This record gives sequence, C-alpha cells and structure tokens, in this order.
Amino acid sequence: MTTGLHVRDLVTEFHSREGVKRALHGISFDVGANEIVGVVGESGSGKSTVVRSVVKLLMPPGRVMEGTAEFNGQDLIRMPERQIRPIRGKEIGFVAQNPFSALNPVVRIEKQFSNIAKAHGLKADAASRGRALELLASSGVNDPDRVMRGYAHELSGGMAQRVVIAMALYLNPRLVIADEPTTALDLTVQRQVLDTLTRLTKGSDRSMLIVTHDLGVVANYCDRVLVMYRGRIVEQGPVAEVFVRPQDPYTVSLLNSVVQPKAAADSPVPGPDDTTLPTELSESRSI
Ligand SMILES: Nc1ncnc2c1ncn2[C@@H]1O[C@H](COP(=O)(O)OP(=O)(O)OP(=O)(O)O)[C@@H](O)[C@H]1O
Repeated sequence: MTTGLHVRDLVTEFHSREGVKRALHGISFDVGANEIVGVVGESGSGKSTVVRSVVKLLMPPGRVMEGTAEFNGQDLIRMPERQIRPIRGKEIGFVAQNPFSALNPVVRIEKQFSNIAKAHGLKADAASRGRALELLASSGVNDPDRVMRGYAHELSGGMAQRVVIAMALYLNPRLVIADEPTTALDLTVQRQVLDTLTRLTKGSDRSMLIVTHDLGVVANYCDRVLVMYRGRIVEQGPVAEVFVRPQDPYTVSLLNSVVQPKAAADSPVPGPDDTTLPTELSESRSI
C-alpha cells in the first residue's frame, strides 16, 4: 500500500445555466509521507478547487469529471460519501478558510470535540478531553479549560482558527489539508496561526497540503510547492529549486511580484549550487 496522497489527471468543472466552466484541466501531484506541500497561484487559479475536489467538499455546481486521488491505496474520488466521511477527520484533517463556518455556534466547544470522537466510534472520556486540552494549549489557546466550556462566538478569529486546528488534529490524522487557513484573520495573527499549524504537522509523522497566498510561508515551511495558473500546475518541485531557479514564466512573475526590484538587485544572483531563498521570501509576503 502506498502512503500519502497521489492525485492524477484531476478535471473539475462547474456546471450552471450559463454553461460549463472547467476549473481544473488535469492536475497531477503527490504528497509524500511527512511532506508539507504548498499550493500557490493567483486568485481564481483553482487552488481551493483542487483541495475541495480531493476531500469531496466541493460545493455544487462543482463536479469532478475525471481523475483519481489515491490515499492509502483507495481512490477518494470514487468513494461514496458514507465511505469518505469516516476518513475525513480521522485520517485526513481539514482546515477551511473561515473558522466560524467550521464551528457550531450553538454547541459548546467541549461538546464539539466529544461529538467528533463519537462520530468516529471513539469514547469521549477524560483521556480524550485531556487530549483536546493539550492540543488547544499547543495550538496557542491561553486558557483551554475556559475555551472548552465556551461557545464559538466568544472567540476572536485567531482563537477560533486555533480551535479548528486542534479539532482537525484531534483524531491524529496522517494528512492535514488546509485551504488558506488564515485568510479570514487579522494580519498580525496570520503568521502565528500558520506557525502553529506547521509546527504541529512537522515532526509528527504527518503530511500536509496547504493552500496559501503567502509565499513566505511556503519558503519557510514547505518541502515542495505546486504553482497553479488557470487550472493547471505550471510548475512543481522542491521549494528551494522552484523559488531559486523557476522554470515557468508564470512562476517567475509570481516571484517578481513579491521580490522588489531593488532588493533583487542587491541580492547575489544565485549560482548553480546556491539554493538560498531570496530573503524577501523568508518574510511574510502575499500574492
Ligand atoms: N461556484 C462556482 N461556479 C462557477 N465557477 C466557479 C465556482 N467556484 C469557483 N469557480 C471558478 O473556478 C476557478 C477556480 O476557483 P478557485 O476558487 O478554486 O480559485 P482559487 O485559486 O482558490 O482562488 P482564491 O485564491 O481567490 O480562493 C475560478 O475560475 C472560479 O471562477
């Protein structure tokens, strides 16, 4: 059985009265064991459609027309909803853009954790409560006990997303998929939340597929990057290679959009063995 996620020839379309819009034109990539893979590209390039197609959380009128997404030897695309539901949460943790859409406003956070456990046939006991508290604390929630007893509306956006991250990791999934997990947050907390998410993923025998506008996040945390343009992956590879010696003209313009001309001129031109990332990319920069 192959570990990780293996996506092949994914074609996704949106069908409406106005016609058919093909959003993905045959996408193929892998997320290996313990790997963090970033997905970048301008708005509308298809980043969210890729991750939502893979975990079957694509909203109508979106439809996967062709392709496979093999995870632990099984094709997620062909799976009926009742078969994929137990995989989502237990084996694949999903972190969406807006934390409040993932939290139930009328159920205490504590109960939402125990509901996750029960939905997967696990006991909601003191040990699982302890694990939730631990995860909340390591996600940067200051008073986990108080948060557990409260409701989502009592939380700031940053705290709510930390709670969602703790929930996504609660059942110890091997793969975490995050769709621009900080878009809805204030700039000041975006980086902290991304730090938390990647820290909890790295070194824990997990892999992650993360959509982000922040090329600094990719430079700092990702092993590999997929560059998307108009529904296609125009370039993919190790971050150090793609960011230092981009091959595709779109990747070049994407990188130029964050690397200021003056800074670029001051930097040494990378030679064949120089895989140092441009310093501009080790800071938080958005596209
Ligand atoms: N409900 C929909 N109906 C029709 N077309 C859609 C729908 N949702 C997305 N699309 C189209 O699919 C393409 C990919 O959209 P997607 O949201 O995946 O891009 P994205 O790269 O994630 O953008 P962003 O960074 O703005 O979230 C776009 O051209 C978009 O217009």
